[in-house]
Amino acid sequence: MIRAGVVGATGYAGAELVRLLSGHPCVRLAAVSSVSFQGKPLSEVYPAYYRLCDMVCGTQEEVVAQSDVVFAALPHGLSQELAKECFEKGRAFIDLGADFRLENEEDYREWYGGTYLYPELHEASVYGLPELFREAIRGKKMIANPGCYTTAVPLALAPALKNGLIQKDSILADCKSGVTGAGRTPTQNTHYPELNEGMSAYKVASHRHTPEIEQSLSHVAGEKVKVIFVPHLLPVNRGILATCYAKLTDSVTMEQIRDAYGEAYGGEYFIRLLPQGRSADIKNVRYSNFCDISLHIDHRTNTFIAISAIDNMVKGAAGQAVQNMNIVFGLDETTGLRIVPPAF
Ligand SMILES: NC(=O)C1=CN([C@@H]2O[C@H](COP(=O)(O)OP(=O)(O)OC[C@H]3O[C@@H](n4cnc5c(N)ncnc54)[C@H](OP(=O)(O)O)[C@@H]3O)[C@@H](O)[C@H]2O)C=CC1
Ligand SMILES: CC(=O)N[C@@H](CCC(=O)OP(=O)(O)O)C(=O)O
Repeated sequence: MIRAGVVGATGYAGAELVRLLSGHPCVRLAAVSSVSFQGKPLSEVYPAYYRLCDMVCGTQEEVVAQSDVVFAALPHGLSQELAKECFEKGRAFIDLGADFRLENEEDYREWYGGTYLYPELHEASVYGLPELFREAIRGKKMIANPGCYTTAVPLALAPALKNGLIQKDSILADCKSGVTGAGRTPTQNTHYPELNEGMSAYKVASHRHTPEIEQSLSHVAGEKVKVIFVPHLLPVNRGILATCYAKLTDSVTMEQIRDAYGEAYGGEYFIRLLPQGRSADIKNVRYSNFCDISLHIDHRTNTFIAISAIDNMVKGAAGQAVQNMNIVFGLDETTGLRIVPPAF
């Protein structure tokens, strides 16, 4: 059994990791940590885990000492020291935050205000979006796990971009996120009366996921790609809906598009290409690691529209992290993740 530990287990991403790891057939949840709830059982923080995970929250050091793989579910900026400790002790390390996601330190400085404390760790780490970069992940032990928008948008657009079916300078990603994406600490925007029955954009064309989305799409395209990215907060608990637009290159047909997506994703268990005429819906992927994608053309304006739906807590965080762990440990990628989403 793989001994897995979660640092930051009391946050939403950490708690979701605990849920998935507890049901994983090859994993024993070895230790969980928290600062605010140290000494308390996790089931006291999240009563849903009563009698299922009554493990007491310990320290970060205890997690590292007792685990073969350490998952970090900490706010941005707190993972680098922990990564170093894991690296030195030979632990696999999977970071759900952004500290290792950007390849260019200048981008990290600009968008997160931080620096790379240990450049050799950044060299050793790899961006963990398996459906696009699987071969690079194999054999690595330090994984930068992408977040929600940065999973949903590249998956929606990659095959069209790779096959030259869309104009690279015309990409627009209009995204909606469930409120768990903002984490457990309440803010005025996420306060029920202010959120409920409303919907608004935030960080319009200035969100720090922009360089990360561009990094993935540029790798796929083989040249620098820019996107206009506008996120919105949706008054639901879970889900990312990414509606992505781009101008088609000359005389591209839906058949060509479906061929390209079929070829790229036909063998991908977690990507469900929807039949023509259907539209991706966050309701149908809840609690699962699926990414549903629907494909559309607006013939009047020669525009391609790809819509992807994921559960931000699963394919956008904890599920993808477990998928990466499966790759690192040579397991079938779907182990512990063959979850059937509820029908309603
Ligand atoms: N929510 C989501 O949909 C997604 C989140 N992520 C990423 O996952 C990470 C965690 O996010 P999320 O779970 O939403 O955030 P939460 O705010 O819900 O949880 C944060 C966690 O970090 C711990 N923590 C906070 N400050 C410190 C500190 N100074 N030292 C040690 N531990 C600390 C908290 O523990 P305690 O207070 O108990 O000590 C808590 O367990 C972030 O990097 C986020 O960007 C990635 C993809 C999606
Ligand atoms: C609704 C909401 O606030 N969402 C978060 C993104 C959550 C996420 O995916 O976190 P990463 O930054 O780790 O990728 C945001 O917009 O910053």
